[in-house]
Amino acid sequence: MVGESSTSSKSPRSTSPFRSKKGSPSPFSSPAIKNVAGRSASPSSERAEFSKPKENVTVTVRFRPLSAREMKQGNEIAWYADGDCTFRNEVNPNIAYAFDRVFGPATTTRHVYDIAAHHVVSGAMEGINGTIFAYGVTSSGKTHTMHGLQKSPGIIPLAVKDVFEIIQETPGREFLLRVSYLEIYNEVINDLLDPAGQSLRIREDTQGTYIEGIKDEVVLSPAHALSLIATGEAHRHVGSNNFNLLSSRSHTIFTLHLIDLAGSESSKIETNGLRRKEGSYINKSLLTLGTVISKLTDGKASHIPYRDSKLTRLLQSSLSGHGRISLICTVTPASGHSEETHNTLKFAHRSKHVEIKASQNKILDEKSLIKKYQKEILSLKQELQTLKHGIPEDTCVNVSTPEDLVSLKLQVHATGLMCMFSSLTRILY
Ligand SMILES: Nc1ncnc2c1ncn2[C@@H]1O[C@H](COP(=O)(O)OP(=O)(O)OP(=O)(O)O)[C@@H](O)[C@H]1O
Repeated sequence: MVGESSTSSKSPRSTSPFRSKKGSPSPFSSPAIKNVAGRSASPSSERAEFSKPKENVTVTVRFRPLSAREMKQGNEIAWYADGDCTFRNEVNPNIAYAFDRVFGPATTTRHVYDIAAHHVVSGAMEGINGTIFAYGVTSSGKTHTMHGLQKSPGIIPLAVKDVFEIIQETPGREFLLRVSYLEIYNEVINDLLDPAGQSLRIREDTQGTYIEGIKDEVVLSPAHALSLIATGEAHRHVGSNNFNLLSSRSHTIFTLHLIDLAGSESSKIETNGLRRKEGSYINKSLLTLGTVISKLTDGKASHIPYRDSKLTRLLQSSLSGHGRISLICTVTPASGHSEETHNTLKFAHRSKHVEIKASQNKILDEKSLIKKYQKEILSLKQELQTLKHGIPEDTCVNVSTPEDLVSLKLQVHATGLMCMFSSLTRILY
């Protein structure tokens, strides 16, 4: 979804690659949605908050529950969330990765949206380019996360709802929302809103890249936007593989940009020649996406290989600059797919290197705790002895000279040490 707004101040420049060149509708001559009430936000303060490249990129991991099929096959839990930000291997606990957030099987998509998507959507409404990706192997939960179900809507419907709510709450502004929906299948761009729009070409102009001839419809309500997506879904390339009966074989892009990436499965589960060809295209563009995002977060890289895949070329203007990117990686904790899950985690980690917090790993057992306290008691005893030597017999100190002050300080310190000493001794004995 492309949101453009007119305000009394300068309107944000649309750098969406989905600008249709045929006629390039002016945001202000087409039907616009009027805002009726609410607060106005400050884009400049938001930009300041997200000024560093690393902060602009959020990488989260969502792992789903074991499926009935995985349980039937005797799979066990091979990966688990260790705290809010670490994902750890059950068999080898030394294998762990840290992310901005890890979502467990009980987490609702609403919560995932609040943490990993809302800031991108609200930023987009203020002119900050935003892209939300779901990445993971087939059947790991990308479609569940991005599209969801009626009873638990995904990121796309939640974003659409949010966008219209923001419009309602932002007075003094007019917005124009245009929706385009496309897939990249085997490095070919197809328009999902217009079946005649096949093999579309990427063009470039002074504002960045765009797709020549893509249909983008002005939308006036959430229901209208969602019905366009439903229409587009019917035109998508889906296939059946060993994991998932309805498996997405193409990257679909609903511009805001909300992206359900094709499954990043390894070639070992590819069943025939066509699937192998799809798999190699999928993996190539995902590899490029990972490289691009990691170079962006690195901040030092001089060359960023946007041109190496259609996906990254198309998103170039959104990924570069000060746009916000949210990468939601979906995984299964099943032992039978541990290797694929590990590969997704490595991809996510490469995209943004988040340090594992040392404090999270510092779990002391009882024995080492006793040893630690015994050591502390010993050093407190020694310190106390030294201090006692420096305190005069007459404990009623008259603070009139600098020496008196030093003496008083020593006394206070010694009393503090005595307290610590006795409480530690109480814990231990
Ligand atoms: N967080 C979750 N909680 C409960 N069920 C989930 C969750 N994530 C996924 N599932 C279920 O797992 C199955 C596979 O999920 P989904 O179709 O979203 O995978 P996918 O990654 O989009 O696969 P593909 O790449 O093949 O399209 C679905 O039945 C879905 O309902």
